[in-house]
Amino acid sequence: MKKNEQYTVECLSLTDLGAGVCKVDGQVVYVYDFLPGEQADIRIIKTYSKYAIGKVVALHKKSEARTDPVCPVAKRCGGCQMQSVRYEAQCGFKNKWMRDLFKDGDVRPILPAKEPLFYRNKAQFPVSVQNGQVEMGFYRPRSNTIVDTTQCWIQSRPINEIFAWIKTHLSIAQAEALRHVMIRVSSQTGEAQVVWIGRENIGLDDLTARMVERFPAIQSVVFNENRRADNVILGETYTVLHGRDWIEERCMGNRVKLHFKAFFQVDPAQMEALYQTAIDLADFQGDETCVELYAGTGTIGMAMAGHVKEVVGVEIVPEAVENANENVRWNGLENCRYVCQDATAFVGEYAGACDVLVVDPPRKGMSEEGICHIEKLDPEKIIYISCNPKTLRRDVERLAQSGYRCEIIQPVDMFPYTTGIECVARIVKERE
Ligand SMILES: C[S@@+](CC[C@H](N)C(=O)[O-])C[C@H]1O[C@@H](n2cnc3c(N)ncnc32)[C@H](O)[C@@H]1O
Repeated sequence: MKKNEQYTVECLSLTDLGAGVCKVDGQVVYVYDFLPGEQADIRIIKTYSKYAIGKVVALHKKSEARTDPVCPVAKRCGGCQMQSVRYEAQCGFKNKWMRDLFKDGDVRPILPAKEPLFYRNKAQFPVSVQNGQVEMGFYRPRSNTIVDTTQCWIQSRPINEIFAWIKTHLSIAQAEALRHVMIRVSSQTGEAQVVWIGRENIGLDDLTARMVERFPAIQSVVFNENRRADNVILGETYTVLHGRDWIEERCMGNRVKLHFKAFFQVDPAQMEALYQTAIDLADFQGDETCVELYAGTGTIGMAMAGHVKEVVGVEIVPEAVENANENVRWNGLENCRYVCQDATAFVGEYAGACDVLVVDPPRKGMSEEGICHIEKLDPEKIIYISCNPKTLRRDVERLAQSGYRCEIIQPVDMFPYTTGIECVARIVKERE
């Protein structure tokens, strides 16, 4: 197979990154925007030793799963990989990927989102200047080129309104000194936050004053200095330009103080479905000590507080831990406390009780060392919340070596129109 050659092929399956799989002379070709059962002429655009990448040049047979993307820049933007797939079919593909990954596991059908568009409560828009114009949007797939846009179909409407205003009011000099603009809006309190991220604050105080006048719901505006050359979005130091460095959120009926550096689930409606599933799978009896690793602002532990004797939570971001302890006070909960520590170090040192362990690590999953320490903690149950089914499977396999069996996996569609899958697993200790 050579670059620019054309073939007529049928798509055999869809990878969990959203690429159609077909074969030419027995060799795998990955083709984006090509769905199982479809037939097309494809052109080879890149070859590697074991596979090639192709592009559809003429689609001859369409899948019933196909629909027209709602977003006009869907084919260029790397934000959504499933814009050409009907929503029910997206859930069908996610169910298949989960069943393929956990072959012998009890994987329940994914909980679909009631509102699969305009759901996200946080966006980090890259900013640049091209041909004398301010560009803001999202990156092309596997690139640092911005696909300029005026709205995003998976961001909430208030985020889109603030984004559109910023885009038309940022000067060239301001845009050149910025790298990202982060916008976060609570769907429950309506409070909004804007974080200017870049090397220099050029007249952002004045722009902020005008923006806040236009959008009174903005309670927090921050300039975050980031002069790094890598991909890390947030820098260390910051100045509050308006209001505070946090906004007020809600989660499962609890008030949540949320610092701009702290994590919060991106789909608020599905977050509640996720947490309720975690509570149901934990099947608490009321007298348990629950240890919560990777706790963020304490949202899960606080939701569980009424079902258990006590919650001890651990989180590495100091601002999030401060929020978590403040949130416990705000909500009058007397049985939760949060400490700032690396989760692996914490489980290595912790000598208290642990009947139920709740973990919600970042995409890379738990550390191997952390999993080894779990054997010493000896919880009856582990409720593992994961935004990366592949690392969940790896960790489930590691936990099996310490006598834990994964009983149920419940996927939740937290990221419609993308290939992302969130899930909760109930893992139990096998006692003889
Ligand atoms: C997926 S978020 C979950 C947060 C929270 N459970 C929630 O639902 O909002 C993962 C959290 O783990 C924290 N984290 C990352 N690495 C960590 C580590 N080594 N030790 C403790 N916490 C860590 C992150 O700061 C983040 O708040």
